[in-house]
Amino acid sequence: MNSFGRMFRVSIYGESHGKGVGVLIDGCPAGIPVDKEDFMGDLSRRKAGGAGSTKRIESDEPVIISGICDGHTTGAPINIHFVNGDTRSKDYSLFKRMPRPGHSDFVAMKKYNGNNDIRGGGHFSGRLTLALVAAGVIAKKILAGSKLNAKLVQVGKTDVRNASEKEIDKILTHVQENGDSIGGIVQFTGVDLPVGLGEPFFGSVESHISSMIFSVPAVKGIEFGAGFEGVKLKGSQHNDSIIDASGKTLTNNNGGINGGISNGNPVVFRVVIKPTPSIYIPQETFNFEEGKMDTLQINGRHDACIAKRATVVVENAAAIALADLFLINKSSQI
Ligand SMILES: Cc1cc2nc3c(=O)[nH]c(=O)nc-3n(C[C@H](O)[C@H](O)[C@H](O)COP(=O)(O)O)c2cc1C
Ligand SMILES: C=C(O[C@@H]1CC(C(=O)O)=C[C@@H](OP(=O)(O)O)[C@H]1O)C(=O)O
Repeated sequence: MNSFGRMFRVSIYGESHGKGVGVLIDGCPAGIPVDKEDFMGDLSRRKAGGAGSTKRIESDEPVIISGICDGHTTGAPINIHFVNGDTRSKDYSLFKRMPRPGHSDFVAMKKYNGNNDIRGGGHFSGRLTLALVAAGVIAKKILAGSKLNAKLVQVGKTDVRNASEKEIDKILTHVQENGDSIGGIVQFTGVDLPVGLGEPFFGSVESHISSMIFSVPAVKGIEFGAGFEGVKLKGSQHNDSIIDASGKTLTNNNGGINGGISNGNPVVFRVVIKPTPSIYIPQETFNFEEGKMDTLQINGRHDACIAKRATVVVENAAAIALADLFLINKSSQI
């Protein structure tokens, strides 16, 4: 399914090598100040071009088709479109008979009986995260009183929390020069979010955010607060003592969420992004034309580390989920 949300409803469309990609947002309140410039900062954080990035360079220029007029949202559906320019589909012709290990080629071929768009990653491409970033810019405006931020905290085995951009780039360049790829961990922190976002059980903050975050291609895991490390603590250590009437806690092992509801402390989660599947080192895969294993040599233009460009994707995807919960929460009390 290509739609997410109950109140702030986001649908994404397009293909990596089709005419373009984009987003349709329904349910956005009217009167939110937005203009084209507001998108540029976050879109440039996702943009290709730096160390470890794909060499495919797109303008990533947002075209506002509807729902924003005279510098504010109008209450009508918002459509933001991005035109694809720098496509090179011939790099992909091989993957129909020799699917790439770790990518969507095999499952898409089976699921859609070979009718899927195989130019680039088609509709499975990370390019569609451009649409999520754009929708996240508007979601953040709905959450104007809160500050949301995601940062890269680990690249492969290296903790990069205190590393400079230059040090991170050195790791990525080394991997890229070897024709290989590397994964990473992105940490999200949302501060000054109101108490009360989220619903018990299926609409919990954790389930809503996770559902959205797992929609980002290459995400393989998520943990909130102390997460998996929490298993090493006793209840007496894991419990977060409430220290004032606002609900502030001494520690934040629960990542700002109890009973599926935000408790007013920072919402914190970490996301694991796998190493990019398309690598330049020859790999063994099944050749469907010849009915035997064969050696696949991938050409084309790929990210050596998705996690770097996906940091703002995680931030804005979380914003979409939280903005939806924010609007839903407006109806929890009269
Ligand atoms: C921002 C972004 C950029 C990506 N760039 C590439 C890429 O250059 N090459 C590639 O093979 N996969 C890339 N991916 C990941 C694939 O789209 C993803 O691995 C594939 O769709 C399979 O999905 P899965 O990894 O979730 O199983 C990228 C993902 C994101 C979020
Ligand atoms: C184009 C973008 O990233 C692409 C994501 C992607 C993939 O398989 O996910 C593969 C590469 O593209 P192509 O399909 O042209 O080989 C990346 O360049 C983008 O992020 O804007």
